[in-house]
Amino acid sequence: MSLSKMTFFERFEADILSCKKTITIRDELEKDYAENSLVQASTYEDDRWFCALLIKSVEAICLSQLSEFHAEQENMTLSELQTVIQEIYPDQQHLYVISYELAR
Ligand SMILES: CC(=O)Nc1ccn([C@H]2C[C@H](O)[C@@H](CO)O2)c(=O)n1
Repeated sequence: MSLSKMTFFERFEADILSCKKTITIRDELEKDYAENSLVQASTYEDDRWFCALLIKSVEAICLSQLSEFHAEQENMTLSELQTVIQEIYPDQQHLYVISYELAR
């Protein structure tokens, strides 16, 4: 059974709603999203729903493969993205890039 809910830190909500942030990078525990499925997005802090997302792809990635392209899709610099990933997933080398579109 694939996941149907995803939480985001509140500070990313505006970027998601304005389509500036179109991927998220998660660990093994949060990789089971089915392509073309609708997922309800809410804030991590207070579990407030803010949109539905259409999952486009889920792809495994090694930390060393993080690129400027990923950063652009996160609306960050590569350095900012590496810092965020290191803070959320310290010592994890294998993660998953989840691409999505805002469902209208
Ligand atoms: C609970 C939890 O881990 N929630 C997360 C994890 C990641 N994000 C954001 C941060 C970055 O923009 C990307 C890459 O991980 O996804 C998040 O908002 N909430």
